Amino acid sequence: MTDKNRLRIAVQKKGRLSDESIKLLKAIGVKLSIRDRLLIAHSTNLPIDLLLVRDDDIPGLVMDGIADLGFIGENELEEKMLERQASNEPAEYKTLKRLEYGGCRLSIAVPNEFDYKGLESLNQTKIATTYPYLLKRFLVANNINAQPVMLTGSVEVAPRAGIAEAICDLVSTGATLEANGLEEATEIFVSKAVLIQKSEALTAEKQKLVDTLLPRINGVMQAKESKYIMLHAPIAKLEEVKKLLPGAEDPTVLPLSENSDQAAIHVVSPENLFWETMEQLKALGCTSILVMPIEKMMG
Ligand SMILES: Nc1ncnc2c1ncn2[C@@H]1O[C@H](COP(=O)(O)OP(=O)(O)OP(=O)(O)O)[C@@H](O)[C@H]1O
Ligand SMILES: O=P(O)(O)OC[C@H]1O[C@H](OP(=O)(O)OP(=O)(O)O)[C@H](O)[C@@H]1O
Ligand SMILES: [Mg+2]
Repeated sequence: MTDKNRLRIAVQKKGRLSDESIKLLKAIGVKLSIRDRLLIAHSTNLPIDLLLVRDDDIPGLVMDGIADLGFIGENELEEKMLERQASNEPAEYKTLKRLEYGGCRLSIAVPNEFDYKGLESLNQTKIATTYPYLLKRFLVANNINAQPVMLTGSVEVAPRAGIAEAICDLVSTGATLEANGLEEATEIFVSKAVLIQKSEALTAEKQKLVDTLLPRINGVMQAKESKYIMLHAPIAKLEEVKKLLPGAEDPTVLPLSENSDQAAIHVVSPENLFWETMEQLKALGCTSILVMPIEKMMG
């Protein structure tokens, strides 16, 4: 049972977005008790319930106000929006945050032996896809007369099965295309995971909870990029050392009790320190160069 007063978050039950979405929820302090095969998971420390569903259902659940929030790929979200707009169904939602996982692109691909010479080559073809609305929008915008063929799975085998001449599917590394003897012809949509909220106002308590969670997501994302850097540097080279440290206009410089020629430098860097930079620091006489991950950040 779900309680209407608990914030309901829709998350993909199993697939490319599940692990990262749940990892993010845990990182922002949501303790979860997830049991296999159950559709609902309760948080044990916050008034939050997870709806564990197929990703295709998440945009609709949020647009219909059944879920308050949802973690979803922009590709699914945009496809559902176009589908609903076509049938005049409600398609409203708010994007709270674009996330750093689920990165992929929706591309049209053709068999290696297809004589692809540009978009015109797609005229009079059938294109198999799970994303007919995104594909149709692209074809219309580019004045291509091709016919989308809807398949919910195994899109990559459609050309070999004689179902279509080309496909339109998600690509990340390109390994799936390669394994199926296909080549990317053109990219039509670039996607990442996003956190969305229903458009209708939440109760004051739920909104307050969302307003607490969102800065925590920002904190986790910011921390992931950042590093805590510590090193010992020759005092005579301090200015040169500072120039090599990313974003370190004003690092903490501490004297060393045993060595008056050197100082300890501590700095939170907004980006990672490359091996090349560490080598340059070493060449300047720096020692004990440490680059450490940061778990959380605030302020
Ligand atoms: N190779 C990939 N790399 C990164 N992200 C991806 C990749 N493939 C898909 N995604 C993103 O993850 C989402 C879910 O992909 P997945 O393959 O798990 O979906 P699915 O098979 O439709 O799962 P479900 O059973 O929930 O319907 C996609 O809609 C897309 O946003
Ligand atoms: O370019 P690549 O890195 O090969 O990734 C692309 C593949 O990843 C996704 O499928 P997934 O592996 O999630 O399996 P599914 O199709 O069974 O959902 C997507 O549907 C592609 O088939
Ligand atoms: Mg799906």
